[in-house]
Amino acid sequence: MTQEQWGQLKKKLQQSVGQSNFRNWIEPLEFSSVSDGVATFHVPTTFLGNYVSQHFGDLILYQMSSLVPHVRRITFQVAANSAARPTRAPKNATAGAISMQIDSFLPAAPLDERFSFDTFVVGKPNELAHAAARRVAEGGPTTFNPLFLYGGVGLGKTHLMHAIAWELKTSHPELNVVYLSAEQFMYRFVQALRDRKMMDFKEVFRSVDVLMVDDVQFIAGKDSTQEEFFHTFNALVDQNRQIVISADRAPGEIANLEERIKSRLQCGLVVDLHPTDYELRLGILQSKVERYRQQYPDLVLNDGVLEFLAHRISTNVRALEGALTRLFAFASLVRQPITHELTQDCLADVLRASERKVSVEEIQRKVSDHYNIRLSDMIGPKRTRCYARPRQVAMYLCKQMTSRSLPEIGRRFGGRDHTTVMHGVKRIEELRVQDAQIADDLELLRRTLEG
Ligand SMILES: Nc1ncnc2c1ncn2[C@@H]1O[C@H](COP(=O)(O)OP(=O)(O)OP(=O)(O)O)[C@@H](O)[C@H]1O
Repeated sequence: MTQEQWGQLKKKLQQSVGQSNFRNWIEPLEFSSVSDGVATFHVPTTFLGNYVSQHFGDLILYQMSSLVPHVRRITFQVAANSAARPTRAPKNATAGAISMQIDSFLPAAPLDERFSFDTFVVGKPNELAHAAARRVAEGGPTTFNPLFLYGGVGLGKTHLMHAIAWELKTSHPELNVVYLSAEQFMYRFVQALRDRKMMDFKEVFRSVDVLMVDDVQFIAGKDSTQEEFFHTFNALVDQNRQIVISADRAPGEIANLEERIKSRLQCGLVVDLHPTDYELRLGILQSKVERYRQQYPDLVLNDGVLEFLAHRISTNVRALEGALTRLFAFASLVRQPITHELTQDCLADVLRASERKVSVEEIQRKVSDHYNIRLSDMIGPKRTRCYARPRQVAMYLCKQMTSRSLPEIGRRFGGRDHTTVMHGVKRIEELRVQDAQIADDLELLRRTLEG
């Protein structure tokens, strides 16, 4: 921050705190420098530093962050021979080499540079969530409020939220975009209560243009945090400010969340990130490899390795990334090409852990229960829709969740041909996009099977 920017900031602060507070507390501050995200001010006395930090620290930091986004903390130092002007406040500490450091809070959490739209790979399971996130990131008039993103662990919710924030910060730097986790929201709230700074808290949160709260399921069962969240939410929606929320499940499924919050959360657009499919996993791996190639330019990656990983590690994207990072690091250490054998050696534990615990029989049983048909009818020859559809769902899940080949799956479905299985799997892939009921059934079944 330059002295000129500090001058601008002082004008803003003057409006916020009033003339008399400004003269007593802000004017005596002398801006020194910003280094590593810490802005340092010289103050004439410890008392003044303490007072400003307690009463105006959040406000200063908050307003400063719109001018200098990387500032995350402010400190007040009583330096020897400080040139800071004396204040009318009591001087109960002498100026000297006393240095104090008081952290103030900034509501926003830092954003991960890697989580941008450029690095987000789009596939069928996440295309709707991605499109909705893109729309919000355009920053135009709010069309749906809130945008509620939900999905299982490691499927890209946080990545998409950060991507929205980055995009908005670049294309609309004037907007005040705040991203934080629900846990941080609670922490700030409790801190404000404790320090009797609720007015600051309310002012800060109610003046944001775009509020993004990650993992909102965290506030379930935390009554006063929910209450405050509800008021913040309403105040922002009433002013047409955009809200983006994420959670690990749909609003209606979050236990111990007040009904009025659930219904508020549902009144915008609710989209889910489906578990990754093979194509998306492969796409993600390929895009990560492109980036790794810069880091490890000499490494040789054999054909088929990525396909193998995309087939075998079908859990969340985080696990997939972890496996790939380990593989590249290992291969570069031992200076060997990444072959199928090396992959199996290096990732033996991951591969064993992801070895399908789900069996074809278990899938067949769960799916017949779900659709209320007999297991014998699922495997048997009947071809009416009420049996054929559950059968195709079961075939699809077997393909997705087990390492069985199409002919093997066919054999376990009453000796059917592999082309029948292939047709069934394709049909469900199409229906999953067109038919919300099928998509929900698949999600529910998958979750039950994964236990
Ligand atoms: N479609 C994708 N393209 C590229 N990377 C992805 C994609 N989906 C997820 N990732 C990566 O997977 C990792 C986990 O994603 P993220 O943290 O966004 O998951 P999450 O849904 O928020 O999970 P959690 O519920 O654990 O918070 C991140 O490194 C992210 O970049």
